[in-house]
Amino acid sequence: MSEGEEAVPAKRPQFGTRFLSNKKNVFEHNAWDNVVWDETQEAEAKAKVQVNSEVLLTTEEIEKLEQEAAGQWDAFYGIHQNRFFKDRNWLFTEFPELAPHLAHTFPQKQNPRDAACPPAPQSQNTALLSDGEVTESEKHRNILETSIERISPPPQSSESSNITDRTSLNSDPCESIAESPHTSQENSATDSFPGKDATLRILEVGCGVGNTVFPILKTNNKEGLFVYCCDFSSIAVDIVKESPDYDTKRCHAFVCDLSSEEWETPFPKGSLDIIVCIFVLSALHPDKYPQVISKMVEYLRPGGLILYRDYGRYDMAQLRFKKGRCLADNFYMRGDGTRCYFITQDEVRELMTQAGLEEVQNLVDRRLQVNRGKQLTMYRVWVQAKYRKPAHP
Ligand SMILES: C[S@@+](CC[C@H](N)C(=O)[O-])C[C@H]1O[C@@H](n2cnc3c(N)ncnc32)[C@H](O)[C@@H]1O
Repeated sequence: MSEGEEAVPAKRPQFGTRFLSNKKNVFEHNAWDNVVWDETQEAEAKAKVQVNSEVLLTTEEIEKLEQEAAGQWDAFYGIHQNRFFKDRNWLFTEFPELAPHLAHTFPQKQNPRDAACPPAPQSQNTALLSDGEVTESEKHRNILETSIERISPPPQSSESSNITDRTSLNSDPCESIAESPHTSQENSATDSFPGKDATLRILEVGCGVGNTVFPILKTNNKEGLFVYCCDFSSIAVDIVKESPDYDTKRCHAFVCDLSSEEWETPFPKGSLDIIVCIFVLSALHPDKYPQVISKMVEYLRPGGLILYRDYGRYDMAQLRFKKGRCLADNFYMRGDGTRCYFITQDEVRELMTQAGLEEVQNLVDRRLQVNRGKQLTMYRVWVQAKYRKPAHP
């Protein structure tokens, strides 16, 4: 690609539009969007969770897991290197804010109320499994928990969507991000820092080996972009830095434990436009969430955004845990010693708004994945959200 040319991504097919209206057709496609759960399915999920939460790990075991959390992830990346997670190429469909100038090239469902700037997506947020991004991890983790079970699909309601999108009329994410008013606290930082001259500063927290960071750098090739990323696994951060795609003129990776009271960062407080938090909070003890979110808020500039996606309550992965793996309500230990919390929309809303953020989007994404060869069905649940730091405190 010659200089000045934009990295216009190949158009992804539109997702979120494949609805199962007749359950007899379930094996006709690999996945169905916005699947509606009926009361029986919900009750069965609750019952499974009740059973797998009956036996809790001991306080000592729970404490040990907390102490060894970074070590477990180091061990994980020591084994898998960068071969485990796939690049999250769906990012721009879900979060066009990451490359605002290209937003028009990604399939977005047009919200009739929104005009010029592409709206936050409502129900196309289901490209994930088509990328196989979580599938790989779960092949490893969940197969350890149990073998795949057959679940008969529930009767489908005629409603096409169970997703709640609270994108508000006057809270267009593109608007706030396009004009990046880097001000106040940031200007008071006298020292130079990597990315100081950038016009769009993005931090990914819990970046792993860069499956989110590198797609951002590849897709958004605007000059003003600078991407920071951190993880508490130093092995993961080293892998990011050793990648041929790691360019210190555009990117800076560093080690940071999100649950620590102070973060050591290469940028000042109040300087970030966007913080990406994807499948990360779930790895921490839920008691830590308020502290982590308030830290993120400190580093965002006024008007800056948190982009969030994580495992939702009663996701297949939660239902598959066996007894004896539970640390606390909806919080489990995987076979490799890493942990996973399954959150609800309301919990996300409560946490983010308590931290003083404004809701831009908060939706639950239910998807039915199908293994046609083995005639298996798998119900996935994710929560996706966008929250903004008020422009005027
Ligand atoms: C499921 S991976 C997701 C990686 C990445 N966000 C992505 O989308 O590919 C979760 C990551 O969170 C990191 N992590 C977990 N707890 C953390 C903490 N307290 N501080 C920093 N990173 C943490 C892990 O090391 C791991 O890399």
